[in-house]
Amino acid sequence: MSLDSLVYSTDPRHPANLICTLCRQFFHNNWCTGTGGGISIKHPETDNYFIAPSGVQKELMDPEDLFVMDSRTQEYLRVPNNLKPSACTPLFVACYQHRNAGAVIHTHSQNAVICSLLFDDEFRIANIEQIKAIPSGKVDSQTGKAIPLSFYDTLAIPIIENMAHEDQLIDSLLETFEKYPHTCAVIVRRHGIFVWGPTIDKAKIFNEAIDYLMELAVKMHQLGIPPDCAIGEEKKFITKRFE
Ligand SMILES: CSCCC(=O)C(=O)COP(=O)(O)O
Ligand SMILES: [Zn+2]
Repeated sequence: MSLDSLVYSTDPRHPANLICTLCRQFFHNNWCTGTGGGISIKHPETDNYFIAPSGVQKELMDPEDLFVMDSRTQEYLRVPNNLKPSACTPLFVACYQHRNAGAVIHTHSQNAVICSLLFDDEFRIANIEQIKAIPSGKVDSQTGKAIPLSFYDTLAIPIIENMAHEDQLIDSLLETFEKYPHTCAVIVRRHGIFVWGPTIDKAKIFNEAIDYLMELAVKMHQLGIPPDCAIGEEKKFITKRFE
């Protein structure tokens, strides 16, 4: 089966083109290297899921390498020759179905992996300007727009344990959806992170902001400053360390 018209488009914002472009960018951020990580996008008009193949260098993919899944039947509408769909497909589909995601980003960011070693059940960071890029889960009743976290809030991202195979993460992911209904990300210990959003643009912003915050948390930890410490408290930790 091969329906090439589903993946060939001159529009750079077509999901098949965007996945390839962003995977190249993410390779250069060290987020998707050595075949690890990936991106899935739901077509905003057809609702079809665009999914990368498994075990390929994601930065070298072409649109013709992509799988296309019907969101209603979960049957593949397009299967490229000699390729298997990403092992993360059940996790991407869970984000679409249970979180109403429009796109899902999976990276093997070293910042996520280190944070998963520093924190127990959740990654926490507070009172940092970049937190304002992350949604709070609340919606403005007048505008209908998502309300972001405030500078004074604490961002908490759940951490689940890694398993031998990606599809074995599904139960923990579904449990996390129940426990953290407003989270837009889940860290997988010693593995990486999944980040989703209502659109690929939002998911990209959330992923970049969270990665910045995880990198900052690692540096704060190295200085002895708890990343979720209250404003002004950090001085005590720095003084203790250098006195
Ligand atoms: C060395 S990558 C191991 C699998 C993984 O964690 C991943 O993100 C990529 O899986 P895929 O099946 O999409 O290649
Ligand atoms: Zn992975």
